[in-house]
Amino acid sequence: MTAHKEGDPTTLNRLYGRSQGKPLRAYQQQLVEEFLPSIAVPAEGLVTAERLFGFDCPLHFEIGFGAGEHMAYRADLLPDHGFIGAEPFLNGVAQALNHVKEGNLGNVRIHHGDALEVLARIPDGALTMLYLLHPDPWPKARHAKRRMMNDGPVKLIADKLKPGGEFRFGTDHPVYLRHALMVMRRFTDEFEWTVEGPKSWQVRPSGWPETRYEHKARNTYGHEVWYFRFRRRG
Ligand SMILES: C[S@@+](CC[C@H](N)C(=O)[O-])C[C@H]1O[C@@H](n2cnc3c(N)ncnc32)[C@H](O)[C@@H]1O
Repeated sequence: MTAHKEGDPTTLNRLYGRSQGKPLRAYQQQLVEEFLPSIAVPAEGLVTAERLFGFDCPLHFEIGFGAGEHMAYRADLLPDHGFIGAEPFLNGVAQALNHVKEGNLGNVRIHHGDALEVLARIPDGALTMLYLLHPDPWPKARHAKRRMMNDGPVKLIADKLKPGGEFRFGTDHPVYLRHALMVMRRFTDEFEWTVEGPKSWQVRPSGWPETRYEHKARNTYGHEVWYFRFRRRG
């Protein structure tokens, strides 16, 4: 188990990992240049449902949406709720824009960049749900500070969720799993683990679709996947 060390993504204040992969196809480039500005989270100031959507509604936030399939699925399922997704990987943003456009999802706003920067601008207690699915594992102990599941980000998540709100976390990485549970043990005043037995973490909860990343983890690499739901205490 990785020992707790000082520092985490809120204090490192820089992004690690890929920001771009293959060159974008012409249509993807067009989505980024023309469609993204119309649904981008404002670069500065408070991030509220009223400001993003023009009216108050339950707010959901996804950290690192990858290609955006989960976010698009949830937004389609809950058309009266507002969704904010943040992702620094441009190719993922382009794919998410495609999902939003194809699904005609008027309830999604996207930030191309660091999720924590936007999360910090959301008023405390404003979020109904927050999703952190398969965060980059940074499995080496010396990189543990880079893991999103660390004291700073979890404190921020706790601050932003309303009482009764839900923090969903999933991983297929055993090192990350142990690390995450160790971190969450320091937040038992803030979060109650919604668990009834092994099935709670071994079986995908309803309304939690499989992303391509997760499909590959299971079917190509033969990984187990673990699911966690934490309820924000009042
Ligand atoms: C392993 S991928 C998983 C993607 C997606 N959640 C899924 O399950 O398919 C982790 C993602 O987190 C993103 N990420 C890393 N640091 C981030 C940050 N500070 N803010 C938002 N996303 C971040 C990466 O760019 C990457 O797309």
